[in-house]
Amino acid sequence: MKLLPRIQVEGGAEWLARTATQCLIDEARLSPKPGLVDSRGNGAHHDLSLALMERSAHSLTPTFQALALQSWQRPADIALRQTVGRLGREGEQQMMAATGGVNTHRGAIWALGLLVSAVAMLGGNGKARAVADTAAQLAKLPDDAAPKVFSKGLRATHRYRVPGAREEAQQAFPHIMQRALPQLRLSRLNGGTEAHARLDALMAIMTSLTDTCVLSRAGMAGLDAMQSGARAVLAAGGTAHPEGQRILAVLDKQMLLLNASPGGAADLLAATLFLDRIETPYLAN
Ligand SMILES: CC(C)(COP(=O)(O)OP(=O)(O)OC[C@H]1O[C@@H](n2cnc3c(N)ncnc32)[C@H](O)[C@@H]1O)[C@@H](O)C(=O)NCCC(=O)NCCS
Ligand SMILES: Nc1ncnc2c1ncn2[C@@H]1O[C@H](COP(=O)(O)OP(=O)(O)OP(=O)(O)O)[C@@H](O)[C@H]1O
Repeated sequence: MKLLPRIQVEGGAEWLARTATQCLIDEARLSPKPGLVDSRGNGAHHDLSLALMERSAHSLTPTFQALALQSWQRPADIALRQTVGRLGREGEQQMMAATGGVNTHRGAIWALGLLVSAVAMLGGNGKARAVADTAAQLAKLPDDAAPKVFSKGLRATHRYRVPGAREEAQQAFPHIMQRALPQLRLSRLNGGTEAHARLDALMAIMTSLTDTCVLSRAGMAGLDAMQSGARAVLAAGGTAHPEGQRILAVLDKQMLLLNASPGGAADLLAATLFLDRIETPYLAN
């Protein structure tokens, strides 16, 4: 790989960071999303709002930029894994400082942070597949400096014996590569609006993700409701179709009744938008 001059590296890192932040904002604003914060309101969340999500997204730009700069044209090794882990945890602190201690984007920092690093490792360009594979190499490496916390996500993955955020990354983001990105592009080709295509991509993730946010709040019944509702929306022709919209509205009510919110699916939608822009930067930005 040809080494780039410093000024190009800095420009590339800045673009990646701005793009990642914009994808978080696009995800947050997209409406109507079942159970999630969107431009209509707070969904199933009492401590979140759109303004808070946007403030949090902006607070993360320096983290994404540092991740890109530190990862530029470096191989996936333990030293880089430790740097990325440290920057990710510092990013979580930035987020907490910006939101007064509310978790707005922990899962998103993880997924987007790894993907930003992966694009930088590949020298600022690369197809979505290569980027996801590179991010997985990093996610599979041990990070000995990580504090041993028994998080809600870990508890849910143990209790229900399902994969969570770590495994999704270690498996090279199957819900993005095999479901969301193909659905996003198919729905665009079918002539729906960009918002419909993004909502369809979210549905595609929700059809099979074992979202630990949903499991923690609403158990297996909540996860089943999320997956079967999303399947029904897509089977009805997606969110551009009136019947798909009707089923989505029913799913939204159901998620609110169950106090369930697919935060992990939302993170992966933001990450999908990011990989989409990596492949078509001039069209989408
Ligand atoms: C791996 C992370 C997300 C912790 O995950 P964990 O499963 O332990 O639980 P936690 O409840 O804290 O957060 C999980 C979050 O992931 C998202 N999520 C939930 N389910 C899924 C899923 N199946 N797939 C993807 N994301 C999911 C949700 O937003 C959820 O809130 C992360 O916080 C972490 O370990 N960071 C360490 C810093 C680091 O190494 N960063 C490197 C990249 S910046
Ligand atoms: N639009 C969105 N609305 C809500 N959550 C989102 C949205 N986008 C992403 N998320 C993700 O959802 C997670 C927040 O979910 P949740 O509030 O269930 O987690 P928690 O703070 O661990 O749990 P709880 O609020 O039940 O204490 C964040 O990590 C964030 O990455």
